[in-house]
Amino acid sequence: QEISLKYGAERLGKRQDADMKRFRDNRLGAFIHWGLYAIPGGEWNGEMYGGAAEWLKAWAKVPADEWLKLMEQWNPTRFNPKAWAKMAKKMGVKYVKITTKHHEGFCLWPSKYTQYTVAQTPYKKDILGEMVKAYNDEGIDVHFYFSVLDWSHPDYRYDIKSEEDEIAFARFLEFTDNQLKELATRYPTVKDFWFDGTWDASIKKNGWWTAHVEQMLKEMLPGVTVNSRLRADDYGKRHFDSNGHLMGDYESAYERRLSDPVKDLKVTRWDWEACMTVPENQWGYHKDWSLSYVKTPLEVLERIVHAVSMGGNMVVNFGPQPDGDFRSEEKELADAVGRWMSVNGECIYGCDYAGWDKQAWGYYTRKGKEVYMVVFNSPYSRHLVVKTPKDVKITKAVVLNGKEVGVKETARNEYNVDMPAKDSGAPFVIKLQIEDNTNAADKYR
Ligand SMILES: C[C@@H]1N[C@@H](c2cn(-c3ccccc3)nn2)[C@H](O)[C@@H]1O
Repeated sequence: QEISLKYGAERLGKRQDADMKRFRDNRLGAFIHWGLYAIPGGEWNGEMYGGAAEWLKAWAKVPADEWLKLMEQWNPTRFNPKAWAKMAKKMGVKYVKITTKHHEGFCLWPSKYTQYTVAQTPYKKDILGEMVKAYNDEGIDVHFYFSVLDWSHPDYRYDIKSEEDEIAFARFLEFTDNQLKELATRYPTVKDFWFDGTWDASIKKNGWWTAHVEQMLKEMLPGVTVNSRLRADDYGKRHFDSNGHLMGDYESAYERRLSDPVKDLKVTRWDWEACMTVPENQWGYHKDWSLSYVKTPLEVLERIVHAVSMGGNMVVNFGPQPDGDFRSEEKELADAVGRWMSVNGECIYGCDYAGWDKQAWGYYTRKGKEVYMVVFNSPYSRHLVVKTPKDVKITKAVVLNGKEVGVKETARNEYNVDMPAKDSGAPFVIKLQIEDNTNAADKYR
């Protein structure tokens, strides 16, 4: 029995309009975490902090006014938005999520509602506007990351414990509304708002406001998507409302983690987007990547495929240097992923969960009547075991960018698919043509 909610999910089930289909079919995105935190890069007063670089203000306990003095040094002389967009294009990402404002409160656009923006730095220009144009000119969609939590604003409250808190936080919510309207007005090609910094009690006690923000943005920008992390319902329940229904347009809880493709398939029932860092936990630029494990391009690739195989998107993070260039590891990563995508991208873009039992050799993705086998672990047997659902037969198997391979039925709904003759030394993709008679059976039952 469902309870009545004023600020719960606005819709049941997946959105099927063209804008959401585009969001879903894009599948692969990049995050850009760029802000004042890039300047110290994890080091403060000669001490190196291993925690996330964009949280250095917190780790080093730096007062807001001292932290914001970093604005005097913000002058990315090597920032070249066209080069950034070309790098994203070559990587094969279809969208880029940009931190318009992170928890520190520094805005990459010349906001009228605060003094802590690029306009008040030596750089002066509208960095966000330059990025939006450059990415859009390359046919790449732009999504906005926006942190509700704002360490620079005197009216922010972690909780509401007094009348004074109420009044201050009401001012803060109005300030936030104004900034969001400003972003939607100045950059109308934005396709998505990805909210962060919404875990505090103050927001959970104002679920109405989160519903209002979703509604406001959708009225201003018809078709825009909004992540579940923005949302809290009448009772402060986040992401999924008190009736268990997903709020926003896609679940955004998979930050640096993914659900198990054998044991936890629930996410295949709704839209979701994961995001990941290349080091263990660095979103903003950190000077010293030796402090934690750094994923190889293959490990990044596997996470991208893992997400798509379960019906989700993956956003790979980049933390640009304070000078506006990227570190070599990130340039090499973009290049490696791009090379693989240029050959195998059809198993990612527009693909979804196949609904077949996962096998040890890798992951399935599906697009209509085509099922892709994305092989990360080639077996010594040189046979790739495939178990198909009842009434589904495999009629053909072709290696992407390669030749047809043999398929042998070994039992009911079980096949051995041959390995490609030549070993490319990298994960490869086999495209299966299938005969799916599932609904036919239903017809005669
Ligand atoms: C997308 C990522 N989300 C931000 C974040 C939030 N948190 C966090 C960690 C513990 C409790 C509450 C929030 N850790 N990182 C990171 O700074 C980055 O922006």
